[in-house]
Amino acid sequence: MSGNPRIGPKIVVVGAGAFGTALAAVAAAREKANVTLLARREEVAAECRQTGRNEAALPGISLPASLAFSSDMAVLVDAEIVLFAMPSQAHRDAARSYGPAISSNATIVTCAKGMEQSTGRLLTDVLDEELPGHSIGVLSGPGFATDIAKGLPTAMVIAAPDTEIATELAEALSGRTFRLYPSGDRIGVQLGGALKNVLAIACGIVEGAGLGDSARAALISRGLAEMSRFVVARGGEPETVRGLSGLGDLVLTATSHQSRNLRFGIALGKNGGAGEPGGELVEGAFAASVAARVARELGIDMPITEAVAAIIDGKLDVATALEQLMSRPITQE
Ligand SMILES: NC(=O)C1=CN([C@@H]2O[C@H](COP(=O)(O)OP(=O)(O)OC[C@H]3O[C@@H](n4cnc5c(N)ncnc54)[C@H](OP(=O)(O)O)[C@@H]3O)[C@@H](O)[C@H]2O)C=CC1
Ligand SMILES: O=C(CO)COP(=O)(O)O
Repeated sequence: MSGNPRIGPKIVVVGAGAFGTALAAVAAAREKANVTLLARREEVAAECRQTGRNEAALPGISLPASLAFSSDMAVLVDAEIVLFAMPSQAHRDAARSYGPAISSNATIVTCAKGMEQSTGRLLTDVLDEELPGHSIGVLSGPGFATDIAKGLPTAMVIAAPDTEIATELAEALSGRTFRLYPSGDRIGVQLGGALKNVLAIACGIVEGAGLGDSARAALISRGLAEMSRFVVARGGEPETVRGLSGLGDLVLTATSHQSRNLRFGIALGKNGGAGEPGGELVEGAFAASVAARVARELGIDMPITEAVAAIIDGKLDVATALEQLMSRPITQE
């Protein structure tokens, strides 16, 4: 990708939150790295430069000395790979603000897990619309920012419309502890990431309400069946759902208390279904209503997602949701 063999492709990570900082850190730890973390607030970039840490995003974690920090979008002018690592609902605005500064040759990769709430669109479609002419990829799969930044072994997926580009991206971003698998299925990879968050909230509700580990296992497998139906209806591959960004990420977020979606679900379960996400980002709280709405429009049966959306909207309590799920007609698995 880079014309200069002494340095790697220029990578700019837009969004200096937990995930953006972690991705920038692993990419910068590679040999010949040429990586900049682009924060939208100068105070964040300045703190990272001065202390070598992004304390608000990744407390206690030292970032590689080779990582550059900026809040000036001029760094995008010669970028070859641009990672979008801000929340899903901020993607369109971010594309509009940063787009004019991005080199026309850059490949852009969304690293968020969600869909646009107002339109139901996939984030790659939002970026395709807002940044025409660029190759648009998606990075998703099981990996907590903290684990990645600490150098714990992590495997994720990177999908692009062209598998050659996906392979180039995987080679440019993978490191000794961070392994990316290329894929050609952008739809399946991003829907896996968006829908597992909704199912993680469901597993949290089960945990918070004290419904037991057997119920959690049932939710994971029936949730995976829902995810499969949705992915196939939207044009994705069923194999992707059984891979890292479907099953892999669902198992991680449905069982680890590091997950914000799981923790939000636990709070809902403890309160019988009432509650708002606190100050932290809970992507599944947005994805639940979008997925339920699109599923209804396309005639896809998604009872767990419907129940999570209704609980979050305050239209259903946990006890009634459970009764409804358990009294559905008996069908073949
Ligand atoms: N954390 C994790 O373990 C993982 C997260 N993800 C996904 O990554 C995405 C981001 O999550 P995460 O990093 O955890 O979230 P954080 O809340 O930690 O960070 C979000 C960052 O996005 C920035 N931001 C918001 N809007 C814009 C914008 N318009 N332009 C530029 N930057 C913006 C925020 O800046 P400011 O501080 O100025 O508000 C903040 O730095 C989510 O979709 C999440 O699902 C995926 C895998 C793992
Ligand atoms: O997607 C993640 C890990 O793969 C992070 O999950 P949460 O957003 O639930 O914390």
